[in-house]
Amino acid sequence: MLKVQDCSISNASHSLINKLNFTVSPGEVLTLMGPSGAGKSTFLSWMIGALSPEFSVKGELWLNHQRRDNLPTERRNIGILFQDALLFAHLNVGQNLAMALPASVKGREQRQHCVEQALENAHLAHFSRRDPATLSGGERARISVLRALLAKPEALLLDEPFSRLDQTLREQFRQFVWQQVQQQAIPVVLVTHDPQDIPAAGQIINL
Ligand SMILES: Nc1ncnc2c1ncn2[C@@H]1O[C@H](COP(=O)(O)OP(=O)(O)OP(=O)(O)O)[C@@H](O)[C@H]1O
Repeated sequence: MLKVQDCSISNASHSLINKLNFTVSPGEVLTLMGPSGAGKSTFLSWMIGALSPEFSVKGELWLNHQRRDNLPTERRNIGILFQDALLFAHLNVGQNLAMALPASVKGREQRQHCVEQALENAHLAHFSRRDPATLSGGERARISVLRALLAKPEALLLDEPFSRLDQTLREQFRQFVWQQVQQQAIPVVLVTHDPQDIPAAGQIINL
């Protein structure tokens, strides 16, 4: 369960977010919409602990009954995915995925097994040894989702992850993401400008 309590964010000149409150259940997707500059990405930065010092903030972030907003980024255990699917260019797909595995998965063989399993579950096993530069945009995007989820985040934030894909790919990729998220049963916060990105069930907040 992800909970944001009375979050307000402002900079020197004006207030961006004013007393935002919501709760997202495991497997549920909350969609944040609003005009450009409303503060959607800034709010996600706060959630992951990467808010620029220009901003002042009030409010609490709770995840699975633990307060997280006072923890450093690496201890919050929140994954984030941007529209630019960033993979390490000097590593192949399998190695990119292995990088994301938590330290609790020990031993080379077990780590390799986890990566292969994830690729197989997503019907992407044939990409394991490919160089990311040789993947299409849609393929790279799917690998990036797998990588974000392999880290076993307790919540996932998506910042316009579909916006660079064409209509057909967009639809396929949305389905892929929602399936993956359902499997891991984690709360998701999605930022988008496109109403078609919003899953059938779930809350919508307009900033
Ligand atoms: N590091 C920063 N320093 C100063 N101002 C910033 C910084 N980051 C963002 N801002 C400002 O904060 C406001 C909110 O930006 P933000 O990117 O959160 O908006 P958004 O709702 O995500 O917009 P979009 O839909 O266009 O992506 C904007 O006016 C932006 O210029």
